[in-house]
Amino acid sequence: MAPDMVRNSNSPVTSGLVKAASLSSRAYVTFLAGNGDYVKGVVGLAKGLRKVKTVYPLVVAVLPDVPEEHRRILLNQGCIVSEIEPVYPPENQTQFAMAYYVINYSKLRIWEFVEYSKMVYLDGDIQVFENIDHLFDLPDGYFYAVKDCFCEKTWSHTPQYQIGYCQQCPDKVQWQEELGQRPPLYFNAGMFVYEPSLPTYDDLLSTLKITPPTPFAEQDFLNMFFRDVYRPIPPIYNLVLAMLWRHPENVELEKVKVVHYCAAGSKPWRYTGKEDNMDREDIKVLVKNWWDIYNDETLDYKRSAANISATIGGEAEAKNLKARALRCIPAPSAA
Ligand SMILES: O=c1ccn([C@@H]2O[C@H](COP(=O)(O)OP(=O)(O)O)[C@@H](O)[C@H]2O)c(=O)[nH]1
Ligand SMILES: OC[C@H]1O[C@H](O[C@@H]2[C@@H](O)[C@H](O)[C@@H](O)[C@H](O)[C@@H]2O)[C@H](O)[C@@H](O)[C@H]1O
Ligand SMILES: [Mn+2]
Repeated sequence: MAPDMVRNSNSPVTSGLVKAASLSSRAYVTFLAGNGDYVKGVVGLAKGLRKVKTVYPLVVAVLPDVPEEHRRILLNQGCIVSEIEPVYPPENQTQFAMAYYVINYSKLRIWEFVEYSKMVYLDGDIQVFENIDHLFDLPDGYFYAVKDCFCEKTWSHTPQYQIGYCQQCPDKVQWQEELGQRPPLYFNAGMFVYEPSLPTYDDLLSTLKITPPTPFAEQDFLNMFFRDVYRPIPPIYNLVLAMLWRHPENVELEKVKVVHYCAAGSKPWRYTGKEDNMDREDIKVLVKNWWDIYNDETLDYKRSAANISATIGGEAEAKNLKARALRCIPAPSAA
């Protein structure tokens, strides 16, 4: 390593690489399970992030059941593919809102990604239509996410649904004290800003072992676990589609940066338009916007000739970047 690179830490090259190192300690992360069609969601997300010119990589936490072919597709889209082990909730008789939610507890493994100081988690059924890199600059020590809505029938098991109360319009139907405590602010776990941490990871896993599962699986669990440090961020960062027909007064579609295709029948890669609300014009436009990115070949990952052999996905690049940058951090003085 050229000594002058170490001493002269103000040189444009050094400061650029040191900045790059700090960039490389941030990343978007998503979660992929199974050998089904959610891989299309993740490819769409990778291309969407590229379209908005994010400076951060996309890490894909994959369960062991994600086939090699799908991993290759993601590597060829410039993703960093990181295998995780499943996380299961304690033995239970719970009826999850969706049977497959049981695999969503595996999302908790992303707290183990401590090579990153800050991450933005995005579900695979999310698309980013405007750059949201500024979210990484939110103050540390909190859990940032968008408030969910209690009005879909997936919430019919809850008292708030039964009386028509929703945190999106808390004054419309008053909470009835006889039902117990008003529900605390509750976030949708399809998108959140967090800091990986091994102590937090260990605490999450040990707390999960003694926490009876509930209908919204890891979303309920994360809401309980981070209740005291949860900070709501505006719905432009995670448009839960049901908001369009449940709380249109809270939505300015032209300002939305992130769309979460979580309403029943809204997954673009499975869209038929037949389910409730799926024949809405705004839904049709949002689904088309997703497909326009997915089908846009100019957004495919292009490896430069220089690293075509050296790099599989972004992993080696990220490691090289960090190694180069670390070599530029001034060595502690001999004195
Ligand atoms: O078969 C599946 C089901 C879910 N997921 C992942 O788990 C996330 C949460 O599930 P989903 O988005 O379907 O839940 P929703 O937001 O619709 O309630 C998905 O976005 C994917 O990232 C997956 O990879 N394969
Ligand atoms: O495993 C539980 C899931 O719970 C959440 O989805 C729900 C929630 O948003 C409800 O409020 C909606 O009514 C419903 O449609 C939607 O599927 C998260 O989006 C997802 O990532 C995941 O955590
Ligand atoms: Mn989702």
